[in-house]
Amino acid sequence: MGMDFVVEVKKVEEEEEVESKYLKGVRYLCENNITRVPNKYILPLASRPEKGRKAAAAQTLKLPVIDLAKLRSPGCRLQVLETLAKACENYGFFQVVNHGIDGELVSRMASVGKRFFELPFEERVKYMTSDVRAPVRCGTSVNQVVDSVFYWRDFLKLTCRPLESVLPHWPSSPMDLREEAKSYAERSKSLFLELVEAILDSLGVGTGMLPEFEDGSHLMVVNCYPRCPEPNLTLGMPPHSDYGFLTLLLQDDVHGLQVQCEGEWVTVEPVPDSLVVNVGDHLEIFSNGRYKSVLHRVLVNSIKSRISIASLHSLPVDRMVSPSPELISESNPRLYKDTDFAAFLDYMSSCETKQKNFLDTRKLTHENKRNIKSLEE
Ligand SMILES: O=C(O)CCC(=O)C(=O)O
Ligand SMILES: [Fe+2]
Repeated sequence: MGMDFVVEVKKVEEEEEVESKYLKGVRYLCENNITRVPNKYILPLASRPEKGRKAAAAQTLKLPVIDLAKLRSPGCRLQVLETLAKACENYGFFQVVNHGIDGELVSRMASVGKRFFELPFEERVKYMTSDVRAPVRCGTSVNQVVDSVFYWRDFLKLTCRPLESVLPHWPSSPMDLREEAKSYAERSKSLFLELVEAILDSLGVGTGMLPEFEDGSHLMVVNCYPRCPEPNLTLGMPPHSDYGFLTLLLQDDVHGLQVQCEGEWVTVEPVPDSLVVNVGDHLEIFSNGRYKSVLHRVLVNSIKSRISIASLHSLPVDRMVSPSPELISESNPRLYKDTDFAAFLDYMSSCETKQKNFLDTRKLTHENKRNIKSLEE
Protein backbone atom coordinates (compact mmCIF):
# COMPACT_ATOMS: atom_id res chain seq x y z
CA MET A 1 0.00 0.00 0.00
CA GLY A 2 1.11 3.53 0.67
CA MET A 3 2.79 5.64 -1.96
CA ASP A 4 3.07 2.96 -4.63
CA PHE A 5 -0.66 2.46 -4.60
CA VAL A 6 -1.35 6.19 -4.83
CA VAL A 7 1.07 6.50 -7.76
CA GLU A 8 -0.57 3.54 -9.47
CA VAL A 9 -4.08 5.01 -9.08
CA LYS A 10 -2.88 8.35 -10.39
CA LYS A 11 -1.35 6.66 -13.43
CA VAL A 12 -4.58 4.82 -14.21
CA GLU A 13 -6.56 8.04 -13.80
CA GLU A 14 -4.21 9.85 -16.16
CA GLU A 15 -4.46 7.07 -18.73
CA GLU A 16 -8.24 7.18 -18.50
CA GLU A 17 -8.16 10.91 -19.00
CA VAL A 18 -6.03 10.49 -22.13
CA GLU A 19 -8.34 7.72 -23.40
CA SER A 20 -11.41 9.90 -22.91
CA LYS A 21 -9.71 12.65 -24.90
CA TYR A 22 -9.58 10.35 -27.93
CA LEU A 23 -13.26 9.59 -27.55
CA LYS A 24 -13.92 13.25 -28.30
CA GLY A 25 -12.82 12.64 -31.86
CA VAL A 26 -10.06 13.49 -34.31
CA ARG A 27 -11.21 17.05 -34.94
CA TYR A 28 -11.04 17.78 -31.24
CA LEU A 29 -7.55 16.28 -31.11
CA CYS A 30 -6.41 18.39 -34.07
CA GLU A 31 -7.57 21.66 -32.55
CA ASN A 32 -4.27 21.72 -30.69
CA ASN A 33 -2.16 21.57 -33.85
CA ILE A 34 -0.51 18.26 -33.18
CA THR A 35 2.62 17.30 -35.11
CA ARG A 36 2.66 13.58 -34.33
CA VAL A 37 0.04 10.87 -34.49
CA PRO A 38 -0.72 9.67 -30.93
CA ASN A 39 -0.07 5.97 -30.24
CA LYS A 40 -3.79 5.33 -30.04
CA TYR A 41 -3.98 5.75 -33.86
CA ILE A 42 -0.82 3.95 -34.88
CA LEU A 43 -1.64 0.75 -36.71
CA PRO A 44 0.50 -2.38 -36.49
CA LEU A 45 3.01 -2.42 -39.36
CA ALA A 46 1.12 -4.98 -41.44
CA SER A 47 -2.08 -2.89 -41.44
CA ARG A 48 -0.52 0.43 -42.42
CA PRO A 49 -1.46 2.02 -45.75
CA GLU A 50 1.44 1.01 -47.93
CA LYS A 51 3.53 -1.10 -45.60
CA GLY A 52 6.38 1.34 -46.06
CA ARG A 53 5.68 2.25 -49.68
CA LYS A 54 4.57 5.80 -50.32
CA ALA A 55 0.78 6.08 -50.53
CA ALA A 56 1.19 8.30 -53.60
CA ALA A 57 2.68 5.36 -55.48
CA ALA A 58 -0.64 3.51 -55.37
CA GLN A 59 -2.35 3.05 -58.70
CA THR A 60 -5.45 5.06 -59.40
CA LEU A 61 -8.54 3.43 -60.80
CA LYS A 62 -11.17 4.78 -63.13
CA LEU A 63 -14.32 2.97 -62.13
CA PRO A 64 -16.72 1.68 -64.80
CA VAL A 65 -19.14 4.48 -65.68
CA ILE A 66 -22.90 3.99 -65.62
CA ASP A 67 -24.60 6.79 -67.51
CA LEU A 68 -28.10 7.17 -66.08
CA ALA A 69 -29.25 9.13 -69.12
CA LYS A 70 -28.44 6.08 -71.26
CA LEU A 71 -30.00 3.70 -68.76
CA ARG A 72 -33.23 5.70 -69.12
CA SER A 73 -33.14 5.58 -72.89
CA PRO A 74 -34.88 2.41 -74.22
CA GLY A 75 -32.42 2.05 -77.09
CA CYS A 76 -29.38 1.95 -74.79
CA ARG A 77 -30.71 0.30 -71.62
CA LEU A 78 -29.66 -3.28 -72.43
CA GLN A 79 -26.12 -2.28 -73.11
CA VAL A 80 -25.91 -0.26 -69.89
CA LEU A 81 -27.34 -3.21 -67.92
CA GLU A 82 -24.54 -5.35 -69.30
CA THR A 83 -21.92 -2.83 -68.20
CA LEU A 84 -23.60 -2.68 -64.81
CA ALA A 85 -23.54 -6.47 -64.40
CA LYS A 86 -19.85 -6.64 -65.34
CA ALA A 87 -18.99 -3.81 -62.92
CA CYS A 88 -20.81 -5.52 -60.03
CA GLU A 89 -19.20 -8.88 -60.84
CA ASN A 90 -15.66 -7.68 -61.39
CA TYR A 91 -15.23 -4.58 -59.20
CA GLY A 92 -18.25 -4.37 -56.88
CA PHE A 93 -17.96 -0.65 -57.60
CA PHE A 94 -19.06 1.74 -60.35
CA GLN A 95 -19.68 5.44 -60.73
CA VAL A 96 -22.87 7.05 -61.93
CA VAL A 97 -22.98 10.14 -64.10
CA ASN A 98 -26.02 12.12 -65.24
CA HIS A 99 -27.65 10.86 -62.05
CA GLY A 100 -30.06 13.79 -61.94
CA ILE A 101 -29.33 14.98 -58.40
CA ASP A 102 -28.98 18.73 -58.75
CA GLY A 103 -25.33 19.82 -58.56
CA GLU A 104 -26.25 22.77 -56.35
CA LEU A 105 -27.96 20.47 -53.85
CA VAL A 106 -24.91 18.21 -53.84
CA SER A 107 -22.63 21.19 -53.09
CA ARG A 108 -24.93 22.47 -50.36
CA MET A 109 -25.05 19.02 -48.76
CA ALA A 110 -21.27 18.67 -48.85
CA SER A 111 -20.92 22.16 -47.41
CA VAL A 112 -23.31 21.62 -44.53
CA GLY A 113 -21.66 18.27 -43.74
CA LYS A 114 -18.29 20.02 -43.56
CA ARG A 115 -19.66 22.85 -41.42
CA PHE A 116 -21.16 20.41 -38.93
CA PHE A 117 -17.64 19.26 -38.01
CA GLU A 118 -16.48 22.84 -37.70
CA LEU A 119 -19.01 23.45 -34.91
CA PRO A 120 -17.62 23.79 -31.39
CA PHE A 121 -17.19 20.47 -29.62
CA GLU A 122 -19.97 21.38 -27.13
CA GLU A 123 -22.43 21.47 -30.00
CA ARG A 124 -21.37 18.13 -31.49
CA VAL A 125 -21.09 16.31 -28.17
CA LYS A 126 -24.89 16.47 -27.82
CA TYR A 127 -25.12 13.76 -30.45
CA MET A 128 -22.34 11.51 -29.22
CA THR A 129 -23.74 8.17 -28.10
CA SER A 130 -22.57 4.60 -28.29
CA ASP A 131 -26.12 3.40 -28.99
CA VAL A 132 -25.89 2.06 -32.55
CA ARG A 133 -29.69 2.32 -32.89
CA ALA A 134 -29.96 6.06 -32.12
CA PRO A 135 -31.56 8.13 -34.96
CA VAL A 136 -28.62 10.51 -34.90
CA ARG A 137 -25.17 9.52 -33.79
CA CYS A 138 -21.90 11.33 -33.77
CA GLY A 139 -18.69 9.49 -33.05
CA THR A 140 -15.13 8.71 -34.00
CA SER A 141 -13.12 5.77 -35.44
CA VAL A 142 -15.38 2.84 -36.46
CA ASN A 143 -16.71 1.52 -33.18
CA GLN A 144 -15.10 3.62 -30.48
CA VAL A 145 -16.42 1.35 -27.73
CA VAL A 146 -14.43 -1.67 -28.86
CA ASP A 147 -11.68 -0.44 -31.24
CA SER A 148 -8.27 -0.90 -29.64
CA VAL A 149 -6.56 1.19 -32.33
CA PHE A 150 -8.54 4.24 -33.43
CA TYR A 151 -9.07 5.30 -37.05
CA TRP A 152 -8.56 8.89 -38.18
CA ARG A 153 -12.21 9.63 -38.80
CA ASP A 154 -15.15 11.40 -37.17
CA PHE A 155 -18.68 10.69 -38.33
CA LEU A 156 -22.26 11.86 -38.14
CA LYS A 157 -24.86 9.19 -38.85
CA LEU A 158 -28.40 10.21 -39.69
CA THR A 159 -31.13 7.60 -39.84
CA CYS A 160 -33.35 8.60 -42.77
CA ARG A 161 -36.38 6.38 -42.17
CA PRO A 162 -39.14 7.31 -41.60
CA LEU A 163 -37.95 10.70 -42.77
CA GLU A 164 -40.64 12.89 -41.22
CA SER A 165 -40.33 11.34 -37.77
CA VAL A 166 -36.51 11.29 -37.59
CA LEU A 167 -36.13 14.84 -38.84
CA PRO A 168 -36.76 16.54 -35.45
CA HIS A 169 -33.94 14.43 -33.96
CA TRP A 170 -31.37 15.61 -36.50
CA PRO A 171 -28.97 18.37 -35.43
CA SER A 172 -30.51 21.84 -35.43
CA SER A 173 -27.10 23.34 -36.10
CA PRO A 174 -25.83 24.31 -38.66
CA MET A 175 -29.20 25.90 -39.31
CA ASP A 176 -29.54 24.55 -42.83
CA LEU A 177 -28.58 20.94 -41.99
CA ARG A 178 -32.07 19.49 -41.70
CA GLU A 179 -33.35 21.11 -44.86
CA GLU A 180 -30.39 20.16 -47.05
CA ALA A 181 -29.99 16.67 -45.62
CA LYS A 182 -33.69 16.00 -46.07
CA SER A 183 -33.65 17.05 -49.74
CA TYR A 184 -30.47 15.11 -50.35
CA ALA A 185 -31.89 12.02 -48.60
CA GLU A 186 -35.01 12.14 -50.79
CA ARG A 187 -32.98 12.42 -53.98
CA SER A 188 -30.58 9.70 -52.88
CA LYS A 189 -33.52 7.39 -52.18
CA SER A 190 -35.05 7.90 -55.65
CA LEU A 191 -31.72 7.32 -57.30
CA PHE A 192 -31.24 4.16 -55.23
CA LEU A 193 -34.66 2.85 -56.34
CA GLU A 194 -33.76 3.49 -59.95
CA LEU A 195 -30.45 1.68 -59.51
CA VAL A 196 -32.06 -1.26 -57.71
CA GLU A 197 -34.52 -1.69 -60.54
CA ALA A 198 -31.59 -1.81 -62.95
CA ILE A 199 -29.71 -4.25 -60.69
CA LEU A 200 -32.72 -6.61 -60.48
CA ASP A 201 -33.10 -6.35 -64.25
CA SER A 202 -29.44 -7.10 -64.79
CA LEU A 203 -29.74 -10.20 -62.61
CA GLY A 204 -32.81 -11.30 -64.56
CA VAL A 205 -34.90 -11.76 -61.40
CA GLY A 206 -37.87 -9.51 -62.10
CA THR A 207 -38.73 -6.37 -60.19
CA GLY A 208 -41.43 -7.75 -57.87
CA MET A 209 -39.36 -6.78 -54.84
CA LEU A 210 -39.17 -3.08 -55.69
CA PRO A 211 -42.00 -1.95 -53.37
CA GLU A 212 -40.13 -3.49 -50.45
CA PHE A 213 -37.14 -1.30 -51.21
CA GLU A 214 -39.38 1.77 -51.13
CA ASP A 215 -39.84 1.03 -47.43
CA GLY A 216 -36.22 0.06 -47.03
CA SER A 217 -33.61 1.19 -44.53
CA HIS A 218 -31.61 4.30 -45.29
CA LEU A 219 -28.69 5.66 -43.30
CA MET A 220 -26.68 8.75 -44.20
CA VAL A 221 -23.10 8.84 -42.90
CA VAL A 222 -21.10 12.05 -43.08
CA ASN A 223 -17.42 11.14 -42.75
CA CYS A 224 -14.82 13.71 -41.79
CA TYR A 225 -11.12 12.92 -42.14
CA PRO A 226 -9.04 15.78 -40.75
CA ARG A 227 -5.51 16.43 -42.02
CA CYS A 228 -3.12 14.00 -40.43
CA PRO A 229 0.51 14.82 -39.57
CA GLU A 230 1.71 11.25 -40.23
CA PRO A 231 -0.72 9.70 -42.72
CA ASN A 232 1.36 6.57 -43.31
CA LEU A 233 0.85 5.36 -39.74
CA THR A 234 -2.92 5.26 -39.73
CA LEU A 235 -6.08 4.95 -41.86
CA GLY A 236 -9.34 6.91 -42.06
CA MET A 237 -11.27 3.67 -42.25
CA PRO A 238 -10.02 0.08 -42.09
CA PRO A 239 -10.67 -2.41 -44.89
CA HIS A 240 -14.38 -3.18 -44.71
CA SER A 241 -17.40 -3.97 -46.83
CA ASP A 242 -20.74 -2.19 -46.45
CA TYR A 243 -23.61 -4.19 -45.01
CA GLY A 244 -26.53 -2.85 -47.11
CA PHE A 245 -27.72 -3.44 -50.66
CA LEU A 246 -26.06 -0.46 -52.30
CA THR A 247 -24.03 2.47 -50.96
CA LEU A 248 -24.15 5.77 -52.83
CA LEU A 249 -21.05 7.76 -52.00
CA LEU A 250 -20.47 11.44 -52.50
CA GLN A 251 -16.82 12.38 -52.09
CA ASP A 252 -15.18 15.76 -52.38
CA ASP A 253 -12.17 16.36 -54.63
CA VAL A 254 -9.64 14.91 -52.18
CA HIS A 255 -8.27 11.41 -52.89
CA GLY A 256 -8.67 8.85 -50.13
CA LEU A 257 -11.00 6.01 -51.07
CA GLN A 258 -9.20 2.81 -52.01
CA VAL A 259 -10.76 -0.34 -53.38
CA GLN A 260 -9.30 -3.81 -53.33
CA CYS A 261 -8.81 -4.88 -56.89
CA GLU A 262 -7.02 -8.13 -57.77
CA GLY A 263 -5.36 -8.16 -54.36
CA GLU A 264 -4.02 -4.61 -54.72
CA TRP A 265 -5.26 -1.39 -53.12
CA VAL A 266 -6.14 1.08 -55.84
CA THR A 267 -7.21 4.68 -55.30
CA VAL A 268 -10.55 5.75 -56.74
CA GLU A 269 -10.10 8.89 -58.79
CA PRO A 270 -12.70 11.48 -57.69
CA VAL A 271 -14.79 12.50 -60.72
CA PRO A 272 -16.73 15.79 -60.46
CA ASP A 273 -20.54 15.48 -60.54
CA SER A 274 -20.46 11.71 -60.19
CA LEU A 275 -21.40 9.39 -57.35
CA VAL A 276 -19.50 6.26 -56.44
CA VAL A 277 -21.79 3.28 -55.94
CA ASN A 278 -20.82 -0.03 -54.38
CA VAL A 279 -22.39 -3.43 -53.86
CA GLY A 280 -23.05 -4.17 -50.17
CA ASP A 281 -23.20 -7.48 -48.29
CA HIS A 282 -26.97 -7.77 -48.71
CA LEU A 283 -26.69 -7.61 -52.49
CA GLU A 284 -23.86 -10.14 -52.51
CA ILE A 285 -26.13 -12.44 -50.50
CA PHE A 286 -29.22 -11.69 -52.63
CA SER A 287 -27.30 -12.35 -55.85
CA ASN A 288 -25.98 -15.58 -54.32
CA GLY A 289 -22.42 -14.36 -54.75
CA ARG A 290 -22.64 -13.15 -58.34
CA TYR A 291 -22.24 -9.48 -57.38
CA LYS A 292 -19.35 -8.75 -55.04
CA SER A 293 -19.34 -6.69 -51.87
CA VAL A 294 -15.74 -5.57 -52.14
CA LEU A 295 -13.33 -4.44 -49.42
CA HIS A 296 -12.49 -0.77 -49.40
CA ARG A 297 -10.62 1.54 -47.02
CA VAL A 298 -9.77 5.20 -46.65
CA LEU A 299 -6.35 6.86 -46.64
CA VAL A 300 -5.76 10.18 -44.94
CA ASN A 301 -3.28 12.87 -45.94
CA SER A 302 -1.30 15.71 -44.40
CA ILE A 303 -2.44 18.44 -46.78
CA LYS A 304 -6.20 18.58 -46.95
CA SER A 305 -9.04 17.33 -44.80
CA ARG A 306 -11.61 15.25 -46.61
CA ILE A 307 -15.39 14.87 -46.40
CA SER A 308 -17.50 12.06 -47.81
CA ILE A 309 -21.19 11.31 -47.49
CA ALA A 310 -22.23 7.68 -47.73
CA SER A 311 -25.89 6.76 -48.17
CA LEU A 312 -26.48 3.14 -47.20
CA HIS A 313 -29.68 1.71 -48.61
CA SER A 314 -31.23 -1.70 -48.14
CA LEU A 315 -34.43 -3.62 -47.44
CA PRO A 316 -36.50 -2.85 -44.32
CA VAL A 317 -34.55 -3.59 -41.13
CA ASP A 318 -36.76 -6.50 -40.11
CA ARG A 319 -36.75 -8.10 -43.57
CA MET A 320 -34.71 -11.27 -44.04
CA VAL A 321 -32.21 -11.12 -46.88
CA SER A 322 -31.70 -14.42 -48.71
CA PRO A 323 -30.24 -15.53 -52.00
CA SER A 324 -32.84 -15.05 -54.74
CA PRO A 325 -34.42 -18.48 -55.50
CA GLU A 326 -34.01 -17.67 -59.21
CA LEU A 327 -30.26 -17.61 -58.74
CA ILE A 328 -30.01 -20.96 -56.99
CA SER A 329 -29.75 -24.14 -58.99
CA GLU A 330 -28.14 -27.56 -58.95
CA SER A 331 -25.02 -26.16 -60.57
CA ASN A 332 -25.18 -22.95 -58.55
CA PRO A 333 -26.01 -23.94 -54.96
CA ARG A 334 -27.04 -21.55 -52.23
CA LEU A 335 -23.95 -19.90 -50.74
CA TYR A 336 -25.33 -17.78 -47.87
CA LYS A 337 -27.56 -18.04 -44.85
CA ASP A 338 -30.52 -15.76 -44.40
CA THR A 339 -29.59 -12.58 -42.58
CA ASP A 340 -31.30 -9.49 -41.29
CA PHE A 341 -30.24 -6.05 -40.21
CA ALA A 342 -30.60 -6.88 -36.53
CA ALA A 343 -27.96 -9.62 -36.93
CA PHE A 344 -25.58 -7.05 -38.38
CA LEU A 345 -26.20 -4.48 -35.64
CA ASP A 346 -25.61 -7.12 -32.99
CA TYR A 347 -22.40 -8.04 -34.75
CA MET A 348 -21.29 -4.40 -34.99
CA SER A 349 -21.88 -3.60 -31.35
CA SER A 350 -20.21 -6.78 -30.16
CA CYS A 351 -16.86 -6.88 -31.86
CA GLU A 352 -14.08 -5.03 -33.51
CA THR A 353 -14.49 -4.53 -37.25
CA LYS A 354 -12.05 -6.67 -39.10
CA GLN A 355 -11.97 -7.27 -42.80
CA LYS A 356 -15.01 -8.99 -44.20
CA ASN A 357 -16.00 -10.78 -41.02
CA PHE A 358 -19.71 -10.09 -41.08
CA LEU A 359 -20.25 -11.53 -44.53
CA ASP A 360 -18.05 -14.44 -43.59
CA THR A 361 -20.41 -15.22 -40.72
CA ARG A 362 -23.23 -15.50 -43.26
CA LYS A 363 -21.40 -17.90 -45.60
CA LEU A 364 -22.53 -21.47 -45.66
CA THR A 365 -20.00 -24.15 -44.96
CA HIS A 366 -20.38 -27.38 -46.94
CA GLU A 367 -22.03 -28.93 -43.92
CA ASN A 368 -24.59 -26.11 -43.72
CA LYS A 369 -25.18 -26.17 -47.44
CA ARG A 370 -26.18 -29.80 -47.27
CA ASN A 371 -28.59 -29.11 -44.40
CA ILE A 372 -30.23 -26.18 -46.16
CA LYS A 373 -30.50 -28.19 -49.33
CA SER A 374 -32.29 -30.94 -47.49
CA LEU A 375 -34.63 -28.34 -45.99
CA GLU A 376 -35.48 -27.11 -49.45
CA GLU A 377 -36.19 -30.55 -50.83
O1 LIG B 1 -14.96 8.06 -47.24
C1 LIG B 1 -15.04 7.23 -48.14
O2 LIG B 1 -14.61 7.45 -49.26
C2 LIG B 1 -15.64 5.88 -47.90
C3 LIG B 1 -16.53 5.81 -46.70
C4 LIG B 1 -17.03 4.43 -46.46
O3 LIG B 1 -16.52 3.47 -46.96
C5 LIG B 1 -18.20 4.21 -45.60
O4 LIG B 1 -18.72 5.19 -45.01
O5 LIG B 1 -18.63 3.05 -45.50
FE1 LIG C 1 -17.76 1.73 -46.80
